Amino acid sequence: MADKEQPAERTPFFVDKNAPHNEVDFARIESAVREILEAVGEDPDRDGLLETPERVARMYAEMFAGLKSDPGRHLAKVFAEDYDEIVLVRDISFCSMCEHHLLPFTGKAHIAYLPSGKVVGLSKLARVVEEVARRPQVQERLTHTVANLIEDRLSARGVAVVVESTHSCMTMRGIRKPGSLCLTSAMRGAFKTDPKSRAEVLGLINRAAS
Ligand SMILES: Nc1nc2c(ncn2[C@@H]2O[C@H](COP(=O)(O)OP(=O)(O)OP(=O)(O)O)[C@@H](O)[C@H]2O)c(=O)[nH]1
Ligand SMILES: [Zn+2]
Repeated sequence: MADKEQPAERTPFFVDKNAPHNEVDFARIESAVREILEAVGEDPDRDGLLETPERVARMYAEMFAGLKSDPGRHLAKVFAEDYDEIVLVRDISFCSMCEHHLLPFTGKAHIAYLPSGKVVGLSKLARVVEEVARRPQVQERLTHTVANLIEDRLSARGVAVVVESTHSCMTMRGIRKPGSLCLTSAMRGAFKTDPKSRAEVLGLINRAAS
């Protein structure tokens, strides 16, 4: 006897398995997106929009992949090193989501720290930025969260984080000011208290690439 026909399985969503991944509720996002499309006067059943709710759900899973993770885990592995001058990684690109409008803000983060007997792998600084960015955010919180993590986990004598970014909610809607740039900084330890250290690190961050 032929097997009873099974209900068609849904195509599994593609999520980049290598990327940090937050378990979002795909079905709820899909139905909400469908609702929004209808509310703006669109027909969610027209050909071009049929897969849009799924796509948006996948996009949110990706954009909010850092929501529940601890970005500080990237700073757990350190190397003992007798180096106590500035370590700076400049121009770490990132893309985050403004929590007010759920529109992207994109830019660069510059991270410097003064080690105290231990250094961290350089890529880990970029991993921290990447993960803190993948949450509904404001730029100020992104900036000081990264600074606090580095200060705490590395026991750094000084930390400087400077973030520059363009907010889509200011460029494509509302006040509509393309080209406007938002700069934020968080200074900790010697970079906060010692004007010479602060001037030195800001000089390195602002130095034009050769
Ligand atoms: N401080 C801060 N503000 C942000 C950030 N991203 C977006 N905003 C601002 O959040 C504010 C939200 O203001 P509201 O008055 O509640 O919203 P709105 O009516 O859409 O504001 P407009 O953008 O002025 O049209 C806006 O001024 C945005 O520019 C951020 O990272 N930090
Ligand atoms: Zn916004």
